[in-house]
Amino acid sequence: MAFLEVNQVKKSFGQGDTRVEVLRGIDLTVEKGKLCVLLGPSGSGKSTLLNIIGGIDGPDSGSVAIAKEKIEDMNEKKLSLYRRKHLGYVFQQYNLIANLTVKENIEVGAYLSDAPLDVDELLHVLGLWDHKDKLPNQISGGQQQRTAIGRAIVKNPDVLLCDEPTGALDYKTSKEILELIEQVNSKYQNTIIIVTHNDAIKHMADQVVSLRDGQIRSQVYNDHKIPAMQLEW
Ligand SMILES: Nc1ncnc2c1ncn2[C@@H]1O[C@H](COP(=O)(O)OP(=O)(O)OP(=O)(O)O)[C@@H](O)[C@H]1O
Repeated sequence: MAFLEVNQVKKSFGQGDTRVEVLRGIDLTVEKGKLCVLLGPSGSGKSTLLNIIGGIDGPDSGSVAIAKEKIEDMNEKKLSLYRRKHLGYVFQQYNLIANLTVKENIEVGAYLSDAPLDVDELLHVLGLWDHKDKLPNQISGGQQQRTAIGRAIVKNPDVLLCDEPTGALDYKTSKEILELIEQVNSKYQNTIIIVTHNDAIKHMADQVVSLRDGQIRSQVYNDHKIPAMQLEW
């Protein structure tokens, strides 16, 4: 049975003449531990779908369930617990807390979990051990994104949602971050969804979903994934 299930999700913004139908009946299932890439032109609804899966925004109709728990059945308190228990978020902007060190930023994520990963071990996995006592403005963009990934995965979420995780990074650093995401996926077996404009990223995914005008235009399952290290664009 699918771990993440999206059923007939619809979403519009605005009223009357300015109403835009952003998602027009999305059906999507992702199995546990798989890496799914969501592609599509600007405005096709990728971030909106990610926010609905993440319980940040609600659908107008349709349903989302993770491990059989349906979001629409939850009140605000349950939803907040659901986000805490199941989800980690990584954005293009790292959103780190400026006056906390790398380690403390990651501990913020650990604090939200009943069963967090070991922070020191994770700092090694992230390649941040030597930078753990620095503030965000004392490290590079790639290291800041590593910290943000650490903060998201330290609570060992079932689902990691990444919205343009390499959008602000140069080529070499982007590949390092994709390698890290790949490593996290195989080490911790989280289900990962990456929203991106970068077509090359699809080659490292188990499942590639292309959106256009709020609908799924195509869906492909890769039998032969290419390691992030070998991607080129
Ligand atoms: N809160 C909102 N209020 C009004 N319109 C919105 C809102 N959020 C998104 N939209 C509109 O919904 C459409 C889809 O936006 P969305 O961000 O989901 O697309 P996207 O595929 O992620 O685009 P991009 O690749 O540019 O990030 C856009 O036309 C956007 O203007």
